[in-house]
Amino acid sequence: MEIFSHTSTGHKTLLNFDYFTFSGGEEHIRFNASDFAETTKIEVFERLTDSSKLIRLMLAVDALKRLTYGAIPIELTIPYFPYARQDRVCVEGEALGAAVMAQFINNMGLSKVTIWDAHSDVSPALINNVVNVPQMALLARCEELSTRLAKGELTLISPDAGASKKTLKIAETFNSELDVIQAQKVRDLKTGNIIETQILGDVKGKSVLIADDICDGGRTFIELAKVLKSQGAAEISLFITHGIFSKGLAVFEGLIDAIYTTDSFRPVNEFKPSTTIKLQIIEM
Ligand SMILES: O=P(O)(O)OC[C@H]1O[C@@H](O)[C@H](O)[C@@H]1O
Repeated sequence: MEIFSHTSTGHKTLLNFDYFTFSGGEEHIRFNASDFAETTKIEVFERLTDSSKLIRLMLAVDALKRLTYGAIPIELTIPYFPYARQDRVCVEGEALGAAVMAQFINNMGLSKVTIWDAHSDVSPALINNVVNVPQMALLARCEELSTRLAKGELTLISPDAGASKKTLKIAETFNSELDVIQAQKVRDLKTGNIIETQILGDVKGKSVLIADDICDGGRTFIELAKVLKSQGAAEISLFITHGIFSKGLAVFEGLIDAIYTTDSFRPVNEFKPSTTIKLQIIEM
């Protein structure tokens, strides 16, 4: 977690603070009261990638409010909004994870909450004072992709219906003449497993760019890349905003040539590269 203090003269300072976990598992945090004498705004940045970080964040915001008598705006950036994929109750008995997480965030009473490329419209609708940085704006920070898209060198692939609006937005922004091809996953209704991936267009001899919000285990992109390859795609690249890569990059070897992702889920130095796949991290 990084916490910055802003002053009225435009100074931004990264704050030091103490935190530790008690042997019983509870979190503890303490700031230096003297650091806030001239503070007019506080900015908090955290990659909320596990539950203990959420508790630490809530303790931090509580401590900051107590120190500043709740009189100073606190702005939070959590690039990856956890539980955003649980945005509907698919099967009776499940929780609405996105709403649970939004409640935690809203209870902190923040003046602004910035998230990147929300999975769907549900999380931004549930979070108070939210700013959702669009996928297209994040992709635009990658010079190589922006240039290739503007030159019309890439065919865009929307991996499923949920990604189609954002993929069209990329084309609209960089080059409205770009080919955009829709793919779709056919799932086993009972298990949720992908049983088939279909591509609604011709990719023979083309350099394609798949664009999506999250790569978790990678099944979506493995299956899609297999079909793209079998249908003759010449070069396969993947842009994903949130690179979780829970199964590593090796699962894409021989299928995907290049992967582009932001540092929303982990800092650059914590990515494990692959020997055969080009990996470019877009630092924000
Ligand atoms: O296939 P993996 O990488 O596990 O999961 C990523 C997919 O799951 C969806 O929610 C994401 O939008 C993406 O399409």
